[in-house]
Amino acid sequence: MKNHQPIFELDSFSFSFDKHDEPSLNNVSFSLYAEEVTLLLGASGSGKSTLTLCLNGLYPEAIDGFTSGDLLYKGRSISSYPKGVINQEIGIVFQDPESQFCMVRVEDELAFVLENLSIPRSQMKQRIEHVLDIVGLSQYKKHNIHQLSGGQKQKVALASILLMDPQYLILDEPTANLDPISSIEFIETIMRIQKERRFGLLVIEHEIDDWETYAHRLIALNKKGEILLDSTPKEGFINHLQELRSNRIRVPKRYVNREIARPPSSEKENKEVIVNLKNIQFNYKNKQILNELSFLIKKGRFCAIVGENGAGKSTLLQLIAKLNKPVSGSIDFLNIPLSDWHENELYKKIGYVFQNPEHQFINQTVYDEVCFGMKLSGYSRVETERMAHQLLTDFDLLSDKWKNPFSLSGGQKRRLSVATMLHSTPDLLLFDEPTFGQDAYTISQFMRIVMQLNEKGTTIVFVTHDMDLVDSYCNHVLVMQEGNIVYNGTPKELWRRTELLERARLRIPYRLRSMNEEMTV
Ligand SMILES: Nc1ncnc2c1ncn2[C@@H]1O[C@H](COP(=O)(O)OP(=O)(O)OP(=O)(O)O)[C@@H](O)[C@H]1O
Ligand SMILES: Nc1ncnc2c1ncn2[C@@H]1O[C@H](COP(=O)(O)OP(=O)(O)OP(=O)(O)O)[C@@H](O)[C@H]1O
Repeated sequence: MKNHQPIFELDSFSFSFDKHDEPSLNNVSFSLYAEEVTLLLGASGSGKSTLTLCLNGLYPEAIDGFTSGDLLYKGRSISSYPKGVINQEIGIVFQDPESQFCMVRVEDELAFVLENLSIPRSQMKQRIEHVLDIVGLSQYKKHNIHQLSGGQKQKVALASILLMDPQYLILDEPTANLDPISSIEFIETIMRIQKERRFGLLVIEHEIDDWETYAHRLIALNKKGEILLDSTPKEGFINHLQELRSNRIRVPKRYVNREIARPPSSEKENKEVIVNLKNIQFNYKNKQILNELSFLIKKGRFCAIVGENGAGKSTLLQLIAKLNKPVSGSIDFLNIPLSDWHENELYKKIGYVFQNPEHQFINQTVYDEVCFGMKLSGYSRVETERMAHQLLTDFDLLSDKWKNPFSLSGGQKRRLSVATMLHSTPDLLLFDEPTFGQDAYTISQFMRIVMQLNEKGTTIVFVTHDMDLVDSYCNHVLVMQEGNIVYNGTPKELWRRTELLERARLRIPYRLRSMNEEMTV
């Protein structure tokens, strides 16, 4: 592969957002080739997304950034190309898919991609139907994109790049919001197409287990945005494992076998009920989203809500947090109907973290965002400062404390949105996918803090696609499918229900997969 001319050549390339800032990319030199599949790894905030935005020529112009060194595309400085050429030749799926949509409806968005490629109208319908079929969104063709679930939006973004015929494709955390089976299917589809069309592929992911076997190469960045490693995956994961891990990079679980699994915390059975839902129905316009749901969650539980994309998990969480009202049925919180709770009282007892962290930010700095809830809760200035310092340290955000929350990296935004909810010990904490896009260190910090709160009595309910987290931490799991609860019990029992797992597009955790593999060897 390396006999060919490189597609990209970076020579001592550096990038800073501000002249006075430390560079986000620091003296980086490497080349990327056609047909090659490269994994780009690095802790949250190490500069991975910044690099992708430089590779597609958006930075430095779009944000008045500063560069030094060279970045060449097919032997010429990338800045010398007209934007249209770059956009057609280099396909990119951004970390936040919402930021790349131009149209309102799914089929219009895909038609827009084809129009830019000058594809005749007569071919559009068939091509659009084909890609929607690949990503499993055929029945959402006429839907408003902004009313889709998080995972469905990501699938639209993926469908739009499958329509293109890029010479080089960059995927920034493409599977972060996908349910476990959609994630595997997506990886297999992309790799099949890459083999057919032979484009170069750069993949940024924190969870790389399912990509590893396809990759020819890995490039890792350290926290200073410098190259830490450039090698084959095998060489990197075998000979540089500790270096990667000490730089907070998640490595495939098979290299850290046995260290990851921790049995769920022993169940302190509490008879008191914190949340009780009876016959809940919820519709968007005329479409039924939740169908006659009934279940209860006991105090002190560590409970996960899991299930396929679009099953209704976020919608359910929003109803429990009183951010939406059911059409019929009742929800009691601490034995009082939710409708009788005054919002001020309720939000002292319930913390809620949105799926999209940006929906939560209301302050100008990271520091003010973290302090906001503490001030409302009446903490003294000294106490607020002490707690804010501790949370920013725990979540690796101390050096970013004076930044605007919107200028953080994807993982940093997610951590900030979670940190703002952790200053007190509320009765109930609701998190919508709290760990996606996080590196190894920040996941373990987050789980440590949440475990401590749980031990002090806080009930935890979180939506996740990460079955390893469910396996390691939860003592209660609800599985959703098409607006119904199809399982309500312990994770241990769930892992035995093979047929149900398949139907709900879930996967058993790595711990059990590796045991099964060992048994079949
Ligand atoms: N504002 C809205 N208007 C209309 N339909 C909506 C709206 N928000 C969500 N939906 C639909 O409701 C269904 C459930 O969405 P929800 O976000 O609860 O799913 P989810 O299980 O959290 O999915 P994911 O895992 O992809 O985040 C989906 O089919 C979605 O398209
Ligand atoms: N628009 C911006 N203005 C100022 N600083 C920024 C901006 N965007 C990103 N940064 C900073 O640049 C650094 C690198 O961010 P980047 O988004 O490239 O990280 P990343 O490796 O992709 O992280 P993650 O895994 O969390 O997505 C971070 O410290 C971030 O706070």
